[in-house]
Amino acid sequence: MTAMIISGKQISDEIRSFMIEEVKDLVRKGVTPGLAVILVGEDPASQVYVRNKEKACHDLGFYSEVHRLPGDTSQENLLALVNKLNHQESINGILVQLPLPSHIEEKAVINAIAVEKDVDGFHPVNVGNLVIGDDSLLPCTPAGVIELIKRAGIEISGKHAVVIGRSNIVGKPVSLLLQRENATVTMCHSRTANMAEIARQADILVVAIGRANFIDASYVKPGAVVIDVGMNRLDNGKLAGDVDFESVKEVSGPITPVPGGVGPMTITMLMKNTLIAAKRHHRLS
Ligand SMILES: Nc1nc2c(c(=O)[nH]1)N[C@@H](CN(C=O)c1ccc(C(=O)N[C@@H](CCC(=O)O)C(=O)O)cc1)CN2
Repeated sequence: MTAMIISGKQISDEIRSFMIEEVKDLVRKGVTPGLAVILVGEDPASQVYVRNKEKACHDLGFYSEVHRLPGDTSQENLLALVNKLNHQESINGILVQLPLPSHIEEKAVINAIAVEKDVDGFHPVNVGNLVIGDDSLLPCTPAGVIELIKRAGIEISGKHAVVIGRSNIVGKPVSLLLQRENATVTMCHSRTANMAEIARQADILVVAIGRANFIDASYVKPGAVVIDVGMNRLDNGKLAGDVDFESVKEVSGPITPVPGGVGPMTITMLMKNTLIAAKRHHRLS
């Protein structure tokens, strides 16, 4: 039997329509959530993501600013802009689109964003709060993964989750969030021996390794939930996940597609973080 497909697009639309009402309510109270996005250079994929963030702000009734800077912008000028936005009252969230050109130190820029405006959840203070389980702005893609699983009606508590990939922006935070939801978590990475054997023990398998179609049916226990965070652009221009969707869906339980799975949740969670930041700033939550 073919698996149930978890539609990130549909779940994302549901969350956004709920958010629209919340924003209207906030605006009536004199608060308009504001997001500033900074794009350095002309990476084509980044340009698309930034446009989609701008559109999401417009659709949800947020105030937005997009700062498009030339690829040779100095780190000093970028930091000066971040600092200005840190002090700008109309801005509740600041996002610097990644990747940055190689002459700019990503860490220095992330560290310069005010913790309470770090809607990417990448600042070390927000990361630390995530580790110790305190309230923080959660990184968008990992938060989107948890939201997808829950909204698909899947129980996380007590399940064995296997996360493949240990990146700072997906693998590590997603494993912490799964633990917070009371899953037992195993992490696998490029040096893991017997990865397929471990993956086959998962009730929930989250894959974020950046290798197109790498995970085939031999990695999946029949009926397991499969969440594909991979986004790989193939030579033919098509987008592929890390999971070989066609073969895996024949054995798995609920599974996310690429595109249309985790991707759309990333921007929706960014909007949610901006809303949270605005409410906190105005002491409305
Ligand atoms: N500062 C950040 N930079 C980057 C992040 C991030 O979370 N913060 N994540 C990615 C890019 N990204 C958002 O910025 C992002 C990627 C993909 C999608 C998405 O909706 N994908 C669609 C397919 C879109 C396509 O055809 O290319 C899908 O999967 O259905 C949204 C946001 C790196 N940089």
